[in-house]
Amino acid sequence: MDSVTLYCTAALVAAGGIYWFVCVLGPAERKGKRALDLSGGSISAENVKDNYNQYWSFFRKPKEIETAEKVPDFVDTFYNLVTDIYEWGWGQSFHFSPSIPGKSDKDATRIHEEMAVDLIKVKPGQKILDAGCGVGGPMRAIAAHSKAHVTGITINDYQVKRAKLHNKKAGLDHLCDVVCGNFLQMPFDDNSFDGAYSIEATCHAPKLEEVYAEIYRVMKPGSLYVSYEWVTTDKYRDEDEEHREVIQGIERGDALPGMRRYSDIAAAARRVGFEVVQEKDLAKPPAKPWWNRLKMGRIAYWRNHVVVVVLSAVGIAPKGTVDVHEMLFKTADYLSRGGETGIFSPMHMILCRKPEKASSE
Ligand SMILES: C=C(CC[C@@H](C)[C@H]1CC[C@H]2C3=CC[C@H]4[C@H](C)[C@@H](O)CC[C@]4(C)[C@H]3CC[C@]12C)C(C)C
Ligand SMILES: C[S@@+](CC[C@H](N)C(=O)[O-])C[C@H]1O[C@@H](n2cnc3c(N)ncnc32)[C@H](O)[C@@H]1O
Repeated sequence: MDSVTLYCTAALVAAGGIYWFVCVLGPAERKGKRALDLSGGSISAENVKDNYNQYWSFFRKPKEIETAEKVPDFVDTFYNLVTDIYEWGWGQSFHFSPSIPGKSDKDATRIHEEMAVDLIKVKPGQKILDAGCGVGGPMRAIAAHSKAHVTGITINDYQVKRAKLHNKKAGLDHLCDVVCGNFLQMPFDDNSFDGAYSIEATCHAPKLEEVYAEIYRVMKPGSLYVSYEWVTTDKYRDEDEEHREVIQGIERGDALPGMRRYSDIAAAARRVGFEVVQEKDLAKPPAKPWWNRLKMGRIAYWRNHVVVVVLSAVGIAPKGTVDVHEMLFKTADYLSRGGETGIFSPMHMILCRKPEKASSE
């Protein structure tokens, strides 16, 4: 073999190897978003790094994230930075679910989503609200399962575009609508929905009562609302340094203005007028660990990191993607520790009814 042939063969093998590593081996999960498409959402590529720094600056001024008006912007920035990475490495449903022996992550996710709509007892053709819908993974599963018409709202316009595209591709756009807006001031009429749900989204509201009050306003009297909330559990001890470190790590890596305690949830719901029908931490045994999937993905995260570093170095992924990926990498560890120690649950379920008649009437 002459040296030219040898050189060409080596180049072909190297190119094949890179293609296999990036495109075929794929991310932790496989769902239609490729590493080559990683972007900063609605942020232009050259501004990703600055926006990442800006995101962190919120935590240097904790008083600002307590100010309700600033939180939606901070959450919007966060989702511009993470939405593509989430879709690439996790899927179209941005939440956890208990693992189910013998079932895939995809099935366990769907079952957790269908449970939400079963709890609110909607009928085909009825109109329901998804408060904080992401790119619509839950919305599509819920519409397909219940045949109800779902309207989702998200603060992030890039997610609206992604959700609409996925709805169309799934042939579910006749049942699923998505609007860009703030769930603290929704562009919907009073008493207009036959039910509502939110999956791991209201944790971004600075005050739970504000988002609950707004959801209450748009629901019809007698209808049901279910939410899966992020909370610290009865095992959390504020005086334990490790507990504080884990919860703070989760807050920072997940754009939370402050984690609530499990006991705050029903109290907030009652204060806005809801009747609490049921409350249950879906993470508690016999449910199997929701954090298994995070731990099992660790090797894939390393591989993903190499992919992100390479794509960023050659200018395909925006500069700053590496920082965002590194943040998520660390967040995954805090979340697993929160799950393993039992001090944190991302699925504290609350089922509420808007009374037929408000108590003041
Ligand atoms: C409800 C929220 C989001 C919950 C989860 C969907 C996400 C929380 C942490 C995310 C991830 C962590 C590690 C990433 C990994 C390093 C990367 O290679 C691939 C994507 C991750 C697995 C990513 C996926 C989504 C999460 C699990 C919050 C924000 C309220
Ligand atoms: C973790 S994601 C969950 C998305 C979806 N429920 C799912 O499970 O796939 C949280 C969602 O809440 C939305 N969100 C957070 N704060 C919001 C606000 N103030 N108004 C509207 N949406 C908001 C985010 O944009 C994001 O879509």
